[in-house]
Amino acid sequence: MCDPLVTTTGLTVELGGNPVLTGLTLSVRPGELVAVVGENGAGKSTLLRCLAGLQPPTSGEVTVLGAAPADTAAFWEQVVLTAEEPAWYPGLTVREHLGLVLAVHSSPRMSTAAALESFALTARADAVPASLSTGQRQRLSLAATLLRPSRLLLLDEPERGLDADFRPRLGALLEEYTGAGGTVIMATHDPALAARARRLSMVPA
Ligand SMILES: Nc1ncnc2c1ncn2[C@@H]1O[C@H](COP(=O)(O)OP(=O)(O)OP(=O)(O)O)[C@@H](O)[C@H]1O
Repeated sequence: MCDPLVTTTGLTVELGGNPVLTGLTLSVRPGELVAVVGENGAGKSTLLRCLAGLQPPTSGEVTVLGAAPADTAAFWEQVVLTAEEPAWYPGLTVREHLGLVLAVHSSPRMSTAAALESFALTARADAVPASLSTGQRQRLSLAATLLRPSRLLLLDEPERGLDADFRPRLGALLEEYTGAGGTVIMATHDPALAARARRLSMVPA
């Protein structure tokens, strides 16, 4: 049995004096696809932020890749957090944005052409992000996330803006990622996406 990639022990977070997470204990193995589910305000995004080291626990412990999350190049080489929409370069096309990701990673997981195809962006490859629809921009964000090499994806509502046809494709792409040994922890409100994963149900504290 391999060591867990992510653990939380007694993870407690208070925000604005209110409890958000109370004593959460979690263990995620390499290659797992985990769906964090629960109503608005249950603390899903807060958990992801803790795992990314962006939200310090009030008490308890978090380990990612065997150590506390650290805001270091070595950590961010292995971990990707997608939450809010990234800032795009206004003058660069979809293809050029993906090319930029390729340029800074020595072992990309796929070619630009494959990423465009996988994320149904081939027809929009020469468009700038501002001219894309919300769902197309979300597909670009996910393409950039899955193009680069990583060991852990922390995805906050990756289904946001995606149409009903593309959502199962996203599920298949995430399963491909975990099948190759990557680990995904995603907050989601999509029951079909969650059904493909180990579910971690959260309730407001
Ligand atoms: N900066 C903050 N200050 C105070 N309270 C906050 C802050 N950020 C979040 N909260 C509160 O923490 C709780 C959990 O928020 P969080 O965003 O983690 O929930 P969520 O499960 O991701 O919700 P959603 O499904 O709406 O995205 C909510 O009650 C929210 O109001």
